[in-house]
Amino acid sequence: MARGGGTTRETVPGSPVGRPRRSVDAAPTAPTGLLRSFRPGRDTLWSSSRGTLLATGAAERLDLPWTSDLPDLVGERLREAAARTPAADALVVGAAPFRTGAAAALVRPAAVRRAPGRLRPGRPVAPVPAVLSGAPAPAEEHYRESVRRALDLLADGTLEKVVLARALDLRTASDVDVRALVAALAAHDEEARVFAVPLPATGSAPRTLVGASPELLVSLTAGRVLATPLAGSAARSADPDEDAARARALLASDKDRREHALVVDAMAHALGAWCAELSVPAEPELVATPTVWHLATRVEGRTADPATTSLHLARALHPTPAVGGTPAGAARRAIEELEPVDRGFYAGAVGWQDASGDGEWAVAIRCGVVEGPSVRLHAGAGIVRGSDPDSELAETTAKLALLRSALGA
Ligand SMILES: C=C(O[C@H]1C=CC=C(C(=O)O)[C@@H]1O)C(=O)O
Repeated sequence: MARGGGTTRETVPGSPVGRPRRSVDAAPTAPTGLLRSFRPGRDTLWSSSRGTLLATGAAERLDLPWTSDLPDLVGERLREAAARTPAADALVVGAAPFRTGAAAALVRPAAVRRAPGRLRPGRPVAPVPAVLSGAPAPAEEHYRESVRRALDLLADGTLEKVVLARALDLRTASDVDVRALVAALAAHDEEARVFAVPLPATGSAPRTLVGASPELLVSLTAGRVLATPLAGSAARSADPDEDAARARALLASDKDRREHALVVDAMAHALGAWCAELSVPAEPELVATPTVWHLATRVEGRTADPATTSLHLARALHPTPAVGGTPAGAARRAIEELEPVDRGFYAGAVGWQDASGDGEWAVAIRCGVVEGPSVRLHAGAGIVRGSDPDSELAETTAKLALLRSALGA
């Protein structure tokens, strides 16, 4: 499992998405150029503050089960690839589902193009087609009832926290232009990690996971670990005074701080097993997304073993209580029982890893699966003692609003 398989480290800390030290672009491509070249259904696009990446074609599909073996298997394939191809192209990108054991959608692309900086499209590349209808799945009353049932489990001590999600199925007038949706998401949330990942098709139309995640599951850069768990939310307001008041109330909310602390504690525990140093701030801070305020904590560390890869860390952390719950087993069972719609890739992990083991994985939230003229969105909310069914439903509505507004709905 030795990282790099005897090759020298290629990446520069803080450089765009694994850009190799040796490669110097004569005429660097802009992120918008990569978006123009992006072919939905075939290529993968990823954009974060570390850079924008376009992965084209498939040298090898790695749709392996999302088990604890996956990081070692991917690491092996990357080392083999790095020995044969330019190291810069030895990369794995894609997504892993919420359910551990289900198949990931990972690819080692045939070619990789990179651009410094995040995607900031000035204007939409094409209009997104009009949304004709939207159907919640399950019905909103069913979601409220699930929250009530979760509150019973919390009251009898079976659970400390569970995240309950619901879906929204949208129908559009014509096939959704994934490139336009990516551009709209990047314009709506300038801080998020924006992604478009082709998924195995189930019908005749290509399926693509598209989103703008505010939550970094974990990144690894030359031994430096960073995770920014989010949990505890308040809907934004268009009125600046009211918006600021909601942010202050969130920071002071006992219920939200408990909900947040459970995530941070679980992540510190999981990362502690892999890190020689770990720093966990005692107090959360506020993070603003376009539709929701969150409590956030910046967890930083240094790996104990140079053979540790970003996927080892992502797999060890997943599912964090920001998408699962506490205790993890009881939360998983509650989700299976109370959520009628399979999460698929929602609340899984999405990102990339290079041959050195460095990589960046976001929690796959604020996302949807586009398939021709239909889009399935998902959003969840953390339920703890003191949660209120109406407020949790409203929170999921606010979280769904990011994708809805990018779709013009
Ligand atoms: C599960 C989601 O959000 C998570 C991330 C931030 C805040 C959350 C919350 O307050 O419940 C969730 O843990 C989602 O957006 O679908």
